[in-house]
Amino acid sequence: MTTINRVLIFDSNKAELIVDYNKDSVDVDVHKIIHKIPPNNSKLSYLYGDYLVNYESVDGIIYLVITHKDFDRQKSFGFISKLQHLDDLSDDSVASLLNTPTHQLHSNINQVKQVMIDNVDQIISRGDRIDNLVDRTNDMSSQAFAFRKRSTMLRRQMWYKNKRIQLLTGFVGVVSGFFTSESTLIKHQADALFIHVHVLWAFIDTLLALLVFILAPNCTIPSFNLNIISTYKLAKLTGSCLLRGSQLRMNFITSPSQTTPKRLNPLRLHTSLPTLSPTEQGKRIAAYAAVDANVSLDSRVIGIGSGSTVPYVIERIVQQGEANVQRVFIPTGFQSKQLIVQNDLVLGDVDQYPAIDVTLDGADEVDGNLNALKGGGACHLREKVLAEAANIFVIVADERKNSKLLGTTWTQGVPIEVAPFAYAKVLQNVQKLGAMRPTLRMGVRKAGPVVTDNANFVIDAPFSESYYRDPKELLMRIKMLTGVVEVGLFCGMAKAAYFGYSNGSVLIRSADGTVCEQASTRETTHNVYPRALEKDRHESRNGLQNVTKKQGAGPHAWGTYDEEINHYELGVKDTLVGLRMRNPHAAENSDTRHQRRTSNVSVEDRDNARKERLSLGNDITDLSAIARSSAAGSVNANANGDALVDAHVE
Ligand SMILES: O=C(CO)[C@H](O)[C@H](O)COP(=O)(O)O
Repeated sequence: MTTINRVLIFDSNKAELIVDYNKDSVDVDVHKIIHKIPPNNSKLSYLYGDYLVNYESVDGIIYLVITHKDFDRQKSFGFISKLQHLDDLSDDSVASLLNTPTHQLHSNINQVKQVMIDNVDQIISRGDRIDNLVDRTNDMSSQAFAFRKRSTMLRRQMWYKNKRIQLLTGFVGVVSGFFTSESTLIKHQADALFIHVHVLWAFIDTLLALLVFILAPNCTIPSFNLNIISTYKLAKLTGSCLLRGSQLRMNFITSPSQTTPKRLNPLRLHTSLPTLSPTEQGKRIAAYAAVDANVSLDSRVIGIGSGSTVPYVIERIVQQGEANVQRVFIPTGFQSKQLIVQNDLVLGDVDQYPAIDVTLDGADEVDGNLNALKGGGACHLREKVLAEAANIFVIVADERKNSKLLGTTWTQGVPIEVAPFAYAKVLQNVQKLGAMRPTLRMGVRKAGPVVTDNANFVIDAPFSESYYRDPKELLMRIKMLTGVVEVGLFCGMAKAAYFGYSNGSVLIRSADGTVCEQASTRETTHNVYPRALEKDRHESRNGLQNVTKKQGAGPHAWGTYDEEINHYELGVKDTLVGLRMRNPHAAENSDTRHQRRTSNVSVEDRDNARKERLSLGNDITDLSAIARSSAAGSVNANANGDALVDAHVE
């Protein structure tokens, strides 16, 4: 508020208002104020509402200046003194005095002065902050500089790293190209194409990286990098192909001319896998023998059981290569489903395929009549459905499961799957039936009972020896209990049980009562690398005789040619056992009951058979040809008199 609002001049001698300038702008009862002013000379300011009434009384003339209450009083009185010098006391002269440029100038200067004072105050109060701002700006610019420097270094480091990865990828690509150049090692043609395209790509990329590395290490170029997914896929494919390649070399009779489906080498069983414990080896060889004998290339719908032996079953099946493309696999539970999916096999379910060609499953114990206790893994409901649905049901286990009487080694009892709400009643009833302290199976690292894949509970009901003498009767009695869903007693279901022994042999019990022992096949170079053997026999690289026995440690035992033939024959003998298992009548010219088989084949027949067999070479795809050629050789082949094959009926 910087203006004078109203100006009055009153002559108290005459009681006359001489000037009342700008009378309407301020509503103040001036007469009331004038009457209060004493008659003597005086000078005072009154506060009247929002207004300040400044007056000076000089010799009966009262000068009043009304301003806003915030207006500077000094200015008002300065203006009053100017009024006193006016010659003409009138509204116009007061107005012109108010509007003189000097007065305006003063007023403007005062305004500017005030603004400057305000600004200076503000600047002083912000002084600190401005200093801070300047400091911070300096900091930021130095940080930005350091950041730019660091990011440049990082970019360079990343670039070098990238180039190193490219070099490595290129190297892997070239190596993979070398190993996978034979399409027999690759599962699908699409994979082969993928690998070859990427090998080429990686190679070009490597060259480019090298060039840039040498010529312009500080510049980055538009990259032909394999992206991360491609690199990963390439590495995975390469890895699996390398792995498959080595497995194939180990397990297949490979031949450039051989077309799919591949035939597993029946002469070769893995008996010396150093990483496996004896029990695991037993499981593996049992699984391999069972697959070899029961999963033919025609088997299209295959049931996969549960337990620790089953992964080896899958392993062997996977080795059958492209035969699996045509197949569908039915799981008995979560574990087997995982195995099927993880091995890229086609998954089905028993409701789609109620007729299964062959089901292979583990067991907790198997008696002399092929009755089995199952359900240690709580999968026995599905296992039984798949066993029943299968044309051939085969049990695969290690030697510990081979028993005369159930309940001997598996003492935790008969696994019984029950409806959850009925478990207490079944526990009572199964006890009444004769079970000794039946228990509800509890989860490990889970509070509460085991819940099966079918959302049921499991009761383990141990019985005394007498009950296991008639497992079928026991099965029927338990099954009759209300609330029981399935019983882990598999009676009269298996066609054969394969027990793998830690010494590398496989004992095969069949439903027809025959018991065969498939002896450990000796691991010879001839079995594993048949073509390498032929090559080495004829081409001595160091001039020494290749038939010299290898001394000291090492995976194979090079033998003399005769020894190799002997080993070969022993392998063929194993094949025969397998064949006989498939067709018990095929080699039944000898009714052997606890007897060593004897030969009625002449020496000449045997030599002819041997020649024929050797002429088959190693690309053995026709088992019947082997069988025909081996009939003679297989009997009496063991010149040392070792009991390698015994067939007897118990
Ligand atoms: O019946 C089973 C699961 O219900 C299994 O086949 C049985 O428990 C054998 O398992 P493993 O081979 O691990 O001993």
